Amino acid sequence: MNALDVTGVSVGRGGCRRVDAVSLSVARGELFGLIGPNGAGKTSLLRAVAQLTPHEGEVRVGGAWFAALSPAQRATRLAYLGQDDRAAWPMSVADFVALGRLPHRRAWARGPSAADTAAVQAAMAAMRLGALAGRRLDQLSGGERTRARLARALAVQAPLLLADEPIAALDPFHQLSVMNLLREHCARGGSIVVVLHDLTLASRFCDRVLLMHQGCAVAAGTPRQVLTPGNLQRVYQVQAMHGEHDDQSYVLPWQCRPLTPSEIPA
Ligand SMILES: Nc1ncnc2c1ncn2[C@@H]1O[C@H](COP(=O)(O)OP(=O)(O)OP(=O)(O)O)[C@@H](O)[C@H]1O
Repeated sequence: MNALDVTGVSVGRGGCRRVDAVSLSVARGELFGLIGPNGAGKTSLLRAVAQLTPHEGEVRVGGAWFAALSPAQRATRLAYLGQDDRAAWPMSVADFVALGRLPHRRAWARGPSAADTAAVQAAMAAMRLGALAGRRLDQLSGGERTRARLARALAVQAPLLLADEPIAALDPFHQLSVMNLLREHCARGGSIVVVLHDLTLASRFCDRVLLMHQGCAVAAGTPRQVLTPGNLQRVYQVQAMHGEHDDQSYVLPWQCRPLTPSEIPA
């Protein structure tokens, strides 16, 4: 059974469709990249999957029709890390990460269970937040806050994680460590859909990617199958270097290559 099945999902109506009949599936243990230029519809698709925006089509998480589950059930099966970074509350990082356990708390419980405490500690350690545990969230740098937000999402320990540009604000060390962490999460059986603009990291770390353009799925498959010179030029209007290092293939966007008028599809 797949971790996620999306069938014919559309967002928006008529000629203003931000997502147009997109289908995809994510296997258990898969790191699935959602890529495409600004405005392609990636966030709209993720929000539809998470039932955060009206949409058409069907979303199944772990085989269950997701819209039919209660919000409490959905919150334990899917963790969503949005782009919105306004969570700058005057609370400690440790307390903020512990919010990820709220979907698991029972009304009669007086405090966190041993499982809650272990999940929060594991998420904090994974994001190397130990030294920041007592710091106030609203006094962190943007990158530190991103790591705290990711730790909160990991603390949910949901089978499926949707992460919208989780590495956008991070320095190279933390970008690589987050991508490694996502891979480790998948190796333990978790499944992740991650929106990435960094094609080099997408090509290196993702099992498969879906390339979106103007609301539509343009290509899906392994990074090597999708990040072809033709797709990169047609969708991103860039030329890239393709190479291999340590037995891994990578794509490095190199220069702009705008479409000429004759190349623009009618
Ligand atoms: N709430 C909304 N109402 C109307 N249009 C919207 C709304 N949110 C986004 N859009 C439009 O839908 C299109 C897709 O936006 P979306 O945020 O899904 O793209 P994206 O691929 O995530 O882009 P980016 O890489 O810039 O984050 C854009 O043209 C955007 O302007």
